[in-house]
Amino acid sequence: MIRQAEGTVIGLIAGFYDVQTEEGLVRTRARGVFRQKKQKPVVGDHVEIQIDDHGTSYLVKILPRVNRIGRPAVANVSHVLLVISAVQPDFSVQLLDRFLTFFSWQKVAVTIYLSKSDLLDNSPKLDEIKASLGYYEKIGYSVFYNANDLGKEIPNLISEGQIWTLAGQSGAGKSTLLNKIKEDANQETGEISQVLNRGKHTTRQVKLFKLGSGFLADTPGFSAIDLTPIKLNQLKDYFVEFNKASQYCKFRGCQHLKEPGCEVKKLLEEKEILNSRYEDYLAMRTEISEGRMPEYLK
Ligand SMILES: Nc1nc2c(ncn2[C@@H]2O[C@H](COP(=O)(O)OP(=O)(O)OP(=O)(O)O)[C@@H](O)[C@H]2O)c(=O)[nH]1
Ligand SMILES: [Zn+2]
Repeated sequence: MIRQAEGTVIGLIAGFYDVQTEEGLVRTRARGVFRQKKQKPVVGDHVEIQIDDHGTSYLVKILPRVNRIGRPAVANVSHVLLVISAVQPDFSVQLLDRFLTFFSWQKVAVTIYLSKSDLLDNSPKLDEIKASLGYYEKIGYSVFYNANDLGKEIPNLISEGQIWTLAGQSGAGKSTLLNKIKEDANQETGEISQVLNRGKHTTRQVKLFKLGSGFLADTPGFSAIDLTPIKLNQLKDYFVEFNKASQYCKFRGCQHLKEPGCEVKKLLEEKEILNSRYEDYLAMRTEISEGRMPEYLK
């Protein structure tokens, strides 16, 4: 008798794939067919497995992926916790816009966390940053300013089967936040699987741990992004507030450049859309049409 099950790959260990199923964690081997097809399961993949009479388990099929992002790669990422620092490195709306555009393109939702605000304490610079972030809240993003609040909330935010991962510039504080979340999770549930907590892995591989009703990747995700594969005339769709306004533009497919009757340009003049957002849109257009990332980001 062969039993079938479905699950999510939560870790790769020396050629084995650990698959979380409804009945528990199953360590599987990939069938040879994958190698022939040049398909390789990655963490986050939804898969079909078969368990034979001897209790040997095989990963037999990768179900369609929504996306595959980061390094190390995670598949089917539904949500990113984006860590942006107030200082060291300095807060930058340009950088924020790059990340938001990239994830919007990849169909990944984003929650923003401002780290290192303690280093600015009551300085006016912090008020400026908070005012900027207020705009992003207005256009629909959740923003957290406090790691404790975020740590408490995050298990409630991760809904059924969702896979979350962290992203942010190098040094922004991703590992620091992740450690804090893991500590809290450990204290609250105490049930982070032993398989996951090996401590000394030889290579830096990503694993998922259970959090809330879904998973969080235990590796800080990526810090550099490339926007050049985005299609130039689709870029506008990934600026959420432009996308919303575009239904009132005179022309369908309006690029919000010099077209008459452009709602985005109107909102920009009325200061409903942030200048820096529009400037970043133009800069990204240049970047995409030239097919290269700006020097300062390399
Ligand atoms: N004061 C203060 N320091 C922080 C905070 N978050 C992180 N740091 C410090 O900032 C430095 C970088 O933090 P990391 O967590 O290693 O940053 P990272 O994003 O994981 O960096 P990479 O691994 O390079 O991608 C460390 O020295 C942290 O202790 C914070 O909220 N406040
Ligand atoms: Zn327009």
